[in-house]
Amino acid sequence: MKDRQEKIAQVIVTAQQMHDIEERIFTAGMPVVALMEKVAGLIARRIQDIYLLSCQQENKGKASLSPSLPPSRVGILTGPGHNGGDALVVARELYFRGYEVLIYCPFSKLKELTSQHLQYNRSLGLPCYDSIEPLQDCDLLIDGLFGFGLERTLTDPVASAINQLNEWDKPIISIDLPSGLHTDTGEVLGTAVRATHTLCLGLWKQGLLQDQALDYVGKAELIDFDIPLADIQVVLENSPSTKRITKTTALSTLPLPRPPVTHKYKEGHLLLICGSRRYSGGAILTGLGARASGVGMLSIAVPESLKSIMVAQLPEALIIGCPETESGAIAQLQLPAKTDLNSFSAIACGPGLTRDASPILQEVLDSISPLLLDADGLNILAEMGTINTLQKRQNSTVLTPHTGEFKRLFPEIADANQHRVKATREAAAQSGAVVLLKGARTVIANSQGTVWINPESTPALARGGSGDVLTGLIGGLLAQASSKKISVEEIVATGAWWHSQAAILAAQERTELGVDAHTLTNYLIAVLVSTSNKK
Ligand SMILES: NC(=O)C1=CN([C@@H]2O[C@H](COP(=O)(O)OP(=O)(O)OC[C@H]3O[C@@H](n4cnc5c(N)ncnc54)[C@H](OP(=O)(O)O)[C@@H]3O)[C@@H](O)[C@H]2O)[C@@H](O)CC1
Ligand SMILES: Nc1ncnc2c1ncn2[C@@H]1O[C@H](COP(=O)(O)OP(=O)(O)O)[C@@H](O)[C@H]1O
Ligand SMILES: [K+]
Repeated sequence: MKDRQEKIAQVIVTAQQMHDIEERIFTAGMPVVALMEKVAGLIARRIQDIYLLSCQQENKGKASLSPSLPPSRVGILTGPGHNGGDALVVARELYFRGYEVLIYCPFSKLKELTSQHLQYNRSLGLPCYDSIEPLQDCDLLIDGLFGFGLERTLTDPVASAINQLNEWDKPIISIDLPSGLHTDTGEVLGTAVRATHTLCLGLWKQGLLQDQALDYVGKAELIDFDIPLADIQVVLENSPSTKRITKTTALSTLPLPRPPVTHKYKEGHLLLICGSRRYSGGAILTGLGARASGVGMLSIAVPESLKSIMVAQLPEALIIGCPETESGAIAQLQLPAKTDLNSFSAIACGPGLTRDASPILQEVLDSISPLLLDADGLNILAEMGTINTLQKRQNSTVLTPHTGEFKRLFPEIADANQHRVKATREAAAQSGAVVLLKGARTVIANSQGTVWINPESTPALARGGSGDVLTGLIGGLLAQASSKKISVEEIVATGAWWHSQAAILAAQERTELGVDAHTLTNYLIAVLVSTSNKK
């Protein structure tokens, strides 16, 4: 059972894939009507739980909250397809549980099953309106206007109705997806319902994990309705995989537990190349991120003038002071005797370098160590215009751009904001690198088309220096994994998950305003401790 839950939690589907999976279930003999009844029954129960919980929270402290709350008014927004059918079954069930139910349905042409449910609900005396106003006094709205069948931009009257109800500031539970969102990209098709909760049915729809959808999705959860794993596998096996990072996938990639017999060089030697006189903080934050990764040996190349402050902050690291330009950037790499770039298990290069450090980048690219480029490392690479030469590197390259850096690196890939999965996949295919596109829902792709999405994070991370911490952390993980058979994109995905989870914990304890990048580094280990205590 746990195994099934975990497998389902990792799956992300497009509308077409969900449709194909659904077709297999129906072809195998499951009646459509029975599936709708089952799914909507699960939704109705979950809605009651959420509703009761929120009422209890609202009434906290008030005396004797009756277990059966007085009947409340629930408005059901009904669309023409099976999303509307689900909503109408929910309407009926809530009605029988004692709720007062009002239906809004502005469509005259409904799918047959949906139409039958509407007819029965009417026969029970449930009022049905083609305007939204009568629902204004409802305590709760259930959004069953459109699900994964929506392909066209919404028009009036339903578009105006959605705009109106969004103004009401009522709790809204969306069935499958907030109506109006594109199932694959999360794009708003004209307008969309701003849900407080989304109950995603069966499998996670890709659109719910996109930055542009987040203002609409609210709290999202999956309602598992027992889709056979074999059907999912058959449908997904021929397309590039898109997976959700979960706690299980992340923990399986972490270098924990350590083998009892090991030594510092066996646990990876990471070289960080970062910092400038102008941006010395970036070098410190990258170093602190690397420290939390547990990497066996840490060397940090910085301009000579940063050496003493780096030693003070990171006494365990070997600080390499390099000759610097007039502006205080690294002018050339001057590694200790008997070391060269190829002797490191991994290199991470970029935070705080400034573009004046450009002469060192080619040398770094020519090395045969796994290499992560971030920040000015990426900006210099973009200026060099040699992104295609990454394919020729003898070891893996990881690029970790935010959308601005992404556009500079891949100017011909459009829509990095609107079609993040597609854009990241294209960038990885074009460059041969593993590309991590930063954002509220970070996307990671490899050149074969495998994509990971980080499904949980916090806007607490939206402040300067968070990315530097990530660079050090992933660099440290890459160095530790260099002798192990773990794919680079999985390591990168684990780094993204760890970084976000630390920020979530920090935000819980300190609010979203209390997670400056330095504080974040203190939560990287704390979150692992709290995660393993929860096991
Ligand atoms: N997957 C599963 O296993 C299960 C799925 N289930 C449920 O089914 C849902 C999918 O149902 P669905 O395929 O009927 O599509 P849905 O999203 O209800 O709407 C599409 C309808 O809208 C219409 N339409 C489109 N655009 C429009 C526009 N701009 N303005 C106006 N109309 C527009 C379009 O009609 P058209 O005009 O294109 O002929 C079509 O009729 C899914 O989300 C889940 O809730 C569960 O019951 C059981 C298990
Ligand atoms: N709204 C948000 N929600 C979640 N994570 C975010 C959000 N905004 C930014 N982040 C994360 O914070 C980090 C910011 O990195 P970056 O832009 O490189 O910052 P810097 O260069 O200042 O260190 C990335 O990991 C990104 O995914
Ligand atoms: K919906």
